Amino acid sequence: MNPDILRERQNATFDIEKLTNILDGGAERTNRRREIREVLVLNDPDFDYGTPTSLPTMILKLREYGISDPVEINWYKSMYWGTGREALGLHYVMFLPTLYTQCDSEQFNKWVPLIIGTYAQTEMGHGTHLRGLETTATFDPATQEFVMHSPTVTSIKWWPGGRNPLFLPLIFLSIPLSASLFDLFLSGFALPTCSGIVIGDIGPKFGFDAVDNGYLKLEHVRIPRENMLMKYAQVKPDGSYVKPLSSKLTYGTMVFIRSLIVGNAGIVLSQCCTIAIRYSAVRHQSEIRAGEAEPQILDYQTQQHKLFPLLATAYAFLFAGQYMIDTYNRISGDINQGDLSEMPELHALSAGLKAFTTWTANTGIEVCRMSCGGHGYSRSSALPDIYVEFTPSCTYEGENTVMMLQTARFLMKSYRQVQAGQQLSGAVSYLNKVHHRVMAPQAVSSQLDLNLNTLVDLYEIRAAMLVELAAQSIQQESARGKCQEDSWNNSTIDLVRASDAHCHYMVLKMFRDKVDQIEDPGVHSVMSTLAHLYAIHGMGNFTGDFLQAGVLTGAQVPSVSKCLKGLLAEVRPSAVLLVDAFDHHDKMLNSVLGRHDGNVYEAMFEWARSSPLNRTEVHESFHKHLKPLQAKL
Ligand SMILES: CCCCCCC/C=C/C(=O)SCCNC(=O)CCNC(=O)[C@H](O)C(C)(C)COP(=O)(O)OP(=O)(O)OC[C@H]1O[C@@H](n2cnc3c(N)ncnc32)[C@H](O)[C@@H]1OP(=O)(O)O
Ligand SMILES: Cc1cc2nc3c(=O)[nH]c(=O)nc-3n(C[C@H](O)[C@H](O)[C@H](O)COP(=O)(O)OP(=O)(O)OC[C@H]3O[C@@H](n4cnc5c(N)ncnc54)[C@H](O)[C@@H]3O)c2cc1C
Repeated sequence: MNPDILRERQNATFDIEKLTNILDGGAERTNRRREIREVLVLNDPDFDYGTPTSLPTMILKLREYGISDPVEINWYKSMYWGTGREALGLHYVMFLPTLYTQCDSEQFNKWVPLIIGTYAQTEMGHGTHLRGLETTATFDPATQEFVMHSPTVTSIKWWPGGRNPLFLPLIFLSIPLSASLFDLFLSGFALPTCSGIVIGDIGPKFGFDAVDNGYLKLEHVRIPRENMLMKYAQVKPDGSYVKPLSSKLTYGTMVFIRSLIVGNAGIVLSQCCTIAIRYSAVRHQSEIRAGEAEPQILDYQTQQHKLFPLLATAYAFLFAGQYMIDTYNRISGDINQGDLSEMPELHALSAGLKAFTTWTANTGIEVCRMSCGGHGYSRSSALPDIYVEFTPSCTYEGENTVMMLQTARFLMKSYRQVQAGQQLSGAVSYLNKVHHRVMAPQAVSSQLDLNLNTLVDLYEIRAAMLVELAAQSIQQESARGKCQEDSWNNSTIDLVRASDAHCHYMVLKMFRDKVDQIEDPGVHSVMSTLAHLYAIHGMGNFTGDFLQAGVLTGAQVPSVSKCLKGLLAEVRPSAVLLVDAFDHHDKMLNSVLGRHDGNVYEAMFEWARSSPLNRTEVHESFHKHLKPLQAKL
């Protein structure tokens, strides 16, 4: 083991295993995760880690091992595929959940065990604006069929992931907005057997290469009436349409995925922090004091300033992800029982946190890569691949700006309710104080009050102020004679800013609530330090907001920076231990820089030597191209 990394692991001030257990949701969950990883994947004789064997093998293995719990399937898949995306991802995270939530019982029993499918909602002309989708589904009572049709070039379904050329059961969204399971069994490669179907691949993308995203054009293709997913809405044999309790129930799968993405952003950021912080512990470069040995780059304050707030953010997002999934499960359970009362809040929270966490993680991955210098740019670091695979999450499942505006819609509605004298509950209850002017800035002492509860209060006041400013912008636009829609559009910068601040407050509050639940003194102490770092770093980035909210004075601004520096120094001794607690296996990280043993250089040389380009002393291209050319000169 590299001596630096060995030294970093001595004198731990907290029990790493207990922190890992907290991240997993308990010691039993940690043990089960490791059992799946060590026994069912890494030590499975059928499994050749270098090249995951095949999708069918993985599916058969999941059945062989009786793994059906979604979290355990995800553990198995993440070990099986490492940091890469796998082609069946869409089947598991969108196609199946849609069948689970939108099929009636007969359809569920008929389809769920049997098929693998994709999710074809987006069209060439519309991805965000679902009410603008053009694909039609026209019911023909004479034949009890829907006639599916792509009337325009912009209505061609574009992007369905996992468009396997062999068969293509897919969930289809069409007008009237309903989800109908559309079975397409295609023989050969993309040569449909049934007429009226044109499918293909949309071509090379920025990344996401394990998933073949396709296109699908339909020319009056008929599918049985029974293929409409009929849990919430039905078309009866006589053609009469039974409306759902809410038209938004069809959007349920997207809310589910957005809820998943919050925790996924934390996982990805934790992977990158593991790589960058372990590497920074073994990399020596330049000098701090002339004539002395080159220091570990982790001892540079700027390196700590790049990485430690991201480390705190990774923990914050992992806890936010736990909260989000718990909230999704609770509210979707109520929805299943016909209680839709909290559906708007679930939508607003999942939309906002999806945007907030993916934007932050997306930037954070690049900071981790650049903090590793040239070796961070090497594919051996895994950081370029992680970035390429993660960055579309800012676009898919709801483009981030649009998602932030959905949250803003809920915040404005809530603000108007408070103005009308209503008492709010839930995530926006802090807006009650705005109406009663309880939100007056706290008497801020000359020194920054570092109590975590106080910091949460300051973020609450900041969010409330920005919600009020956005509402006032809309009111001012209306007062200038603008219609409601233009008043909204002319305030969307303020609205996104208010949503961002609301999400920032929510994430810090969840982090503080999780820290409060930690009983082990050592773990509580180090997590409390990280939560403080997350809060103070945010105050440093958005100082203007806190000044504008009157909760920070100009005289206090220097103490924000001073406090930040102190917290960075406080985290330094535990940094490697804090990434060890994420418990990412080397084979899953697949990063020469992030190895648990820290033996980076030897591994990097081996990695380079294994390149096909180095299979011979002189590359064949010399003999094939250069040598003949030289002979002619
Ligand atoms: C973990 C890894 C996952 C990897 C997956 C990778 C593969 C990617 C797959 C995809 O990308 S699949 C396609 C994803 N596409 C989208 O997410 C589309 C985004 N667009 C929308 O969701 C909607 O168009 C919209 C932006 C929400 C707007 O919808 P609509 O125009 O119908 O509503 P509005 O007029 O804006 O609002 C009316 C009303 O409805 C409420 N509402 C909107 N959506 C929901 C919802 N999902 N649940 C509950 N309520 C919703 C909205 O708040 C308004 O309410 P009021 O304000 O009127 O009370
Ligand atoms: C890797 C990847 C995989 C995908 N997989 C699938 C899949 O399997 N199935 C599927 O159905 N789809 C899939 N998609 C499509 C994805 O869901 C859409 O790309 C996404 O919903 C964004 O919609 P759009 O492309 O129409 O962007 P647009 O909405 O056209 O966005 C373009 C710009 O317009 C802005 N904009 C749009 N509306 C508003 C508004 N109301 N207010 C302010 N600004 C606005 C956006 O902020 C953005 O800056 C995938 C996409 C990617 C990148």
